[in-house]
Amino acid sequence: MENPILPSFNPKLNGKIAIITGGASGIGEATAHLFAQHGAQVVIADIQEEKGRSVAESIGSTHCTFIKCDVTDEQQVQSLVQSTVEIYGRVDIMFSNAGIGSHDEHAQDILGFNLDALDNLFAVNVRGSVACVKHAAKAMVEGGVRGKIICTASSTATMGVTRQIDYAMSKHAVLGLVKSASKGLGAYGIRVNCVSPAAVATPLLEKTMKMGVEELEKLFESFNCLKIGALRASHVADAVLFLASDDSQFITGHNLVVDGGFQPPM
Ligand SMILES: NC(=O)c1ccc[n+]([C@@H]2O[C@H](COP(=O)([O-])OP(=O)(O)OC[C@H]3O[C@@H](n4cnc5c(N)ncnc54)[C@H](O)[C@@H]3O)[C@@H](O)[C@H]2O)c1
Repeated sequence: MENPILPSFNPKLNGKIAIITGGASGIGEATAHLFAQHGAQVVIADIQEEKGRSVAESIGSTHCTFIKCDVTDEQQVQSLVQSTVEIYGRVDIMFSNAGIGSHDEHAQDILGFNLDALDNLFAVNVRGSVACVKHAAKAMVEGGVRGKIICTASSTATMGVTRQIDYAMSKHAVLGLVKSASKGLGAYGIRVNCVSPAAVATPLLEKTMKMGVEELEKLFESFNCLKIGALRASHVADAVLFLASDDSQFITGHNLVVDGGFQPPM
């Protein structure tokens, strides 16, 4: 018998088909687990094949599959979306999350700016995001699906920085993409939003900052106004779930900042 006081678990994505790029690690991996717990069929798309397959296996083959995809290659993104439609019938949710940090050998301040490194970074963070939004939106429009598209921007998407300028610039572009795509896709009932996390101790940050998880969490926790511990990938996944579900039915073109009041010394 149902307990009238304790609410029963309410799956928010029952039967939804979701693609998660960069789902083999970090924020994407946490979101893949959460989406599957909420009843979605998840397609993890990533360049890390072994890791991606192992995450999909840990979720279970009935709820999750892996498709190798490099988001810098538009053809691969198109074929990722096509395969998803062929296998599952449609795409309801695109979480365009794959991303990389600044090249670790270059601080990427304005005087030492390495433009080749900027091109590489933009190929993933900007070009990759555009390809994912474009092809998911096309499939949604063609299938008459009132889909949800969520991108991962960053707290640096709205601030100037002294180092890793290329990364901050790429996330400003993701925000511009989200705001613009939401205008064009609103007519089809498709919502486009982004999450903007502050620092989360994932492999991306470990590589860029050359620090371990504990050290990173201790450092970044000290910059948060909210003193409840470190920001984790699961906190970001909760925000993505909100934007992917009907809990956010009238929200589009929005930048959902997940940062605990993060204020880094610039
Ligand atoms: N970790 C942070 O502090 C932080 C903060 C704000 C925003 N973000 C953003 O969150 C997103 C996820 O990053 P994360 O922190 O979970 O890092 P992560 O390194 O754990 O995960 C990123 C994933 O993207 C994949 N990827 C990289 N290039 C790809 C490509 N060309 N095609 C397909 N997949 C590719 C990687 O293989 C990896 O699995 C990124 O867009 C990142 O910029 C991270």
